[in-house]
Amino acid sequence: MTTSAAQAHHSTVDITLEDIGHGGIAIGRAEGKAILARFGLPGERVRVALTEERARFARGDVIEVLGEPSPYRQAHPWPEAGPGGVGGADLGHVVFDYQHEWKTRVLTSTLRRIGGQALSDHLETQGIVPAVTALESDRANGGWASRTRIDVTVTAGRFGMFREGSREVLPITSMPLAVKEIAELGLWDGSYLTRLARSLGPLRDGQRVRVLAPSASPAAVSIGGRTFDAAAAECSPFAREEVHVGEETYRYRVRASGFWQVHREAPATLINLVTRAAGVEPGDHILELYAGAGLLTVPLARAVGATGRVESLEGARTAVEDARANLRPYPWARARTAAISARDIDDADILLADPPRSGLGIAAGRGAAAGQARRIVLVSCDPAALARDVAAMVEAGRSVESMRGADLFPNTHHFEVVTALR
Ligand SMILES: C[S@@+](CC[C@H](N)C(=O)[O-])C[C@H]1O[C@@H](n2cnc3c(N)ncnc32)[C@H](O)[C@@H]1O
Repeated sequence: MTTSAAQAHHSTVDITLEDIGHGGIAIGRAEGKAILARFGLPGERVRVALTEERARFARGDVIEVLGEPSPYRQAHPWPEAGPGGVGGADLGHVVFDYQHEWKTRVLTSTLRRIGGQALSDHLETQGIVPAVTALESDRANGGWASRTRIDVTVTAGRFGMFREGSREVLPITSMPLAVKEIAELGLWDGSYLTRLARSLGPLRDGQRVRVLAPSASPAAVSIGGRTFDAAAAECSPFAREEVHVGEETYRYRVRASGFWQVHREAPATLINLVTRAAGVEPGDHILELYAGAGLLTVPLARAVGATGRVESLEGARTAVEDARANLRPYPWARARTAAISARDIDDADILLADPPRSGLGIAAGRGAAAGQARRIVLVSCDPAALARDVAAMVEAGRSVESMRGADLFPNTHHFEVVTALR
């Protein structure tokens, strides 16, 4: 690895990396300061180009391995996302089989650091060993070509992504995390933009573009509220998704610009983890917070049956419209638009929440714990928020029954954890 032109002006520091932290960083020390370095691995002696210096810590990118590289290092398969490049694959330099160990270490240490000793002791008493597991389907190609949604930005007649930690858009020539249906659109050689410009006229710099490859409808591009097919002809704004779980098939319509889990196998994996954790019985009343277009609401509605009841709350009005369409076969399930707060925690047999990165929050966590729910299921995409939310519920008298992490974001530092409390 060598210094890129973009980093040549940064000062550098030589350190030995000793630990791993949340956010895709390996940690070392220099002159009493913690150095939080991307693209490093514990045990390596490295040169770090500093990108941010604070009183007690500094951040930077590893630009050279000075000694023996870690046995877990690989050449980054997507150099444009390497040091000084676009974000989006900050664990691309880590061999696939070590990425879930990395994430398990982050999960365990974050639970201890943010959740406190009381939470760690509680998990131990409950016999819970938190872990993040890789998806079987990712083993064959190391988790690349797995994303069905990517967001790009127009810059000077090309598609680009933001330089990590900056608002500068760098044009890109590939995006190997995307599934092959996206790769086949011709986004990077300019051919798709040429077709699109015939329908839409020239695109302005800074225009945000969503590219998607749904499971049950053709790949599409969503831009400025309009949706285009592979030939760049305007098409339906709705993507069709089909999720197969065991014998069941769940069908959804999802607005092309709306939220849907990005990994090809994420919808089925989450349905599996959540339904197992929730232990739904026919006739149950379920309250679901942050429901999106109803990915989890549909299987839960099927599981409670006509004698049960599901209420789902979601902030995005268009997602609620999709959820209502997806729930039409289950009139006992109702989707409502709400800016969710602790006030929305109501009594139910099962409370399910899949909040954004900020998590449930302490007030909502305490409210959930104090309610009558037989079981609370929390889906967390940020380990710090997870630790804070679960600690609040345990402190309020709940017990953790299960905690399972899944690597739904290979080659990045992100992962998802499903926790059940009773
Ligand atoms: C992680 S997604 C989960 C969606 C769904 N469970 C799924 O897997 O497709 C979180 C959802 O929370 C919604 N959301 C974020 N902040 C919100 C808020 N303050 N109030 C209500 N909904 C919110 C987003 O629109 C998004 O649909």
